[in-house]
Amino acid sequence: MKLRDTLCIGMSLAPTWLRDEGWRRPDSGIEGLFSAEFALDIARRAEAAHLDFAFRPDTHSLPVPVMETSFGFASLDSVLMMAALVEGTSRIGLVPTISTTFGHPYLTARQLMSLHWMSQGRAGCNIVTALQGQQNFGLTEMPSSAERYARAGEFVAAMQALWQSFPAEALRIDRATGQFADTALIRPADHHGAAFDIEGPLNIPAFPGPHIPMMQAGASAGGVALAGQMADMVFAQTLTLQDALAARQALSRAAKTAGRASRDVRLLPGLSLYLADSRAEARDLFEANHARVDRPARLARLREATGLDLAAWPEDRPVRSADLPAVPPPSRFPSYGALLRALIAQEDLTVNGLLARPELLASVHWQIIGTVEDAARTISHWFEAGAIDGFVAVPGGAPRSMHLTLEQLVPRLAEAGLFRKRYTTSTLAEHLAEG
Ligand SMILES: Cc1cc2nc3c(=O)[nH]c(=O)nc-3n(C[C@H](O)[C@H](O)[C@H](O)COP(=O)(O)O)c2cc1C
Repeated sequence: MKLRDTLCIGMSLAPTWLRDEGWRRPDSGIEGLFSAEFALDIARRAEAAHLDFAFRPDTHSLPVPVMETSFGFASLDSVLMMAALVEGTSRIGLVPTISTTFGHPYLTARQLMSLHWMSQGRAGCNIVTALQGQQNFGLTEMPSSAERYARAGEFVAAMQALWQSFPAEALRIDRATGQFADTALIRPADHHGAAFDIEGPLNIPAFPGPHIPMMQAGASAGGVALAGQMADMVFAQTLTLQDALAARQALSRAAKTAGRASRDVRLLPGLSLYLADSRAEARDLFEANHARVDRPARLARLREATGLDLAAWPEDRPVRSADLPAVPPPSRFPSYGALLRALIAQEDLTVNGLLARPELLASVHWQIIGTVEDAARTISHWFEAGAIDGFVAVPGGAPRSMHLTLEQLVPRLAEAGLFRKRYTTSTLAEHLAEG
């Protein structure tokens, strides 16, 4: 059963619609990728659709080989990007990504509270523990998942303590008496933990309005437990409805364990949308965008995800469940393997048929390839089933797919009563509370 009446929708500012071959299109605007205007254009479009927030995933390393063919992890710093959107937007939430493994709570608490003041209550924060980048921060290897999540929990607690150390009420600004701040209310943060020793107080007062909503991205038990304690939103990877239902249930359990209500933590999977006027066009767009993923690369993907090596098989030989290894290979993303195994079990596919399936080229996210109507129907189905509380749009293929998402799909969801038709509030926490 769904936990809320309306969807919460965020827009990724990572230009996923320019990934793979998308940037090579004449209308891609790729030359502007590292400009503020590029992000502002998307954020304005997202605000015109009344979205809850604009969001930027972010990393602190550059895997170089992928740069040969696309922009990979090269991007503007996400906090600075959000600051650049403050002036050109007025309602939409602004959610940068912070690595708790590489960052420091004092600097982050200050940056986020600055963004919150500058945007008058629109800041949010996506917490990640990161998967790579240790070489840039004096570490020989990535800390274990348990270590990263212990530090993440402490990081968030330290930020909260810092935000409370200089409360909004301490600001007096009383011209008559000459009192600028009531210093009795400004206290040390006094955070002393395993990872951080921070005295405080923070050198910026808290914004006198709703809090800075937190998002979390990371799906292991440690990640889900942390989300249950502190997250207003979870950015998730759920490839199937079953994945999403399971993730939603795990999140509800984690929230309850932490003494919170299930609905306090919204599950927002990434949603990859290849949209066009017809299903055939959408499919063509998807295929064109993966034109350089050749047969050997497709075979390798299948092998890595399922353990099934079809390289020597005749093209028209049927592929059946019985051909799959009994034990799937170890994988960082097991649900992708499960998706492919289910596909093989459910459909009568030959080797060539399987290699041509979009699922084989799947993004790491829930994926819809079709018309605006198809997307609206599927989203509504997942929402009514209680599997999701909303989604983060990561459109694919071409700028038009992004435009259709914001200019047609979201209004259609609003028409169906599943999303707001206009903003009635102007801070991120209030937008979230509306649902
Ligand atoms: C949906 C999703 C989005 C993520 N986005 C980022 C990101 O923007 N930057 C980053 O450094 N790590 C990102 N991560 C990686 C997580 O921070 C985390 O390190 C990783 O998922 C391993 O933790 P886990 O085992 O709890 O999933 C993301 C993970 C997920 C599931």
